[in-house]
Amino acid sequence: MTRVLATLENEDLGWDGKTVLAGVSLSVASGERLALLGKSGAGKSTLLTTIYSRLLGRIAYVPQDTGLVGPLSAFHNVWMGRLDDHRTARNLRTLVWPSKAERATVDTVLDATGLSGLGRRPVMNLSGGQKQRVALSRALLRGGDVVLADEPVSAVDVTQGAELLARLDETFATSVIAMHDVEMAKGWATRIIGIAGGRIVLDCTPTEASDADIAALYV
Ligand SMILES: Nc1ncnc2c1ncn2[C@@H]1O[C@H](COP(=O)(O)OP(=O)(O)OP(=O)(O)O)[C@@H](O)[C@H]1O
Repeated sequence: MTRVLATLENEDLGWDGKTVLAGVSLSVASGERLALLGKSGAGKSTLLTTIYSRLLGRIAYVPQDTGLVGPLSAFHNVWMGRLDDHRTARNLRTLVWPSKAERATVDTVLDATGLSGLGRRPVMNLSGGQKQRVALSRALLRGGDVVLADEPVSAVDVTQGAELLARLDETFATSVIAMHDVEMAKGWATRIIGIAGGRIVLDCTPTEASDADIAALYV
């Protein structure tokens, strides 16, 4: 059964008292895959973080800057996805001396994102696309009801990006993802949310969005 997970009703969203998006009305329901589209600075991250703040349950969040700790290994960065599942003593032990079972668990999600064998590499020594894969692996390890991600595949090619989104779909029933690749968004999403001029101007299925509708987002 479909459930409403978050609702905004005619709300103004912004930062430091300044409105970025005015009159936002939007509901996110379970089972939906929302792609947030709009030109740079339109307010995709603003909307994404607001939805994040309204959701209950177990949520995985992939920020635009990946939120990784450079000097730590891919293993440790991925393990962070489950830090709040364990007591401090266990996390400290894992930081210094990961068990074979813990390594194997993390290897499963690193394999799923194409990072097999890179678990011990400090993430600051990885490429931009590999860092995004680590951040996605961390979300996959976390799991949960919903994944929110801010341009999580912007540094990989289109084919790899589609594969990574498919990995997310296998784990998460509901997704909200800010994207810059329109074709990828149309191929993946069940619903397109278009932002322009400080408002949501498009809220429809990918097939309902005309080329003109999409082009108007990037004027
Ligand atoms: N954490 C923040 N604190 C203050 N202002 C912010 C913050 N995040 C975004 N803004 C401001 O909100 C406006 C919209 O930015 P936002 O990051 O939501 O757009 P975006 O569509 O995600 O852009 P991009 O595609 O470049 O990431 C911008 O003017 C930006 O400076």
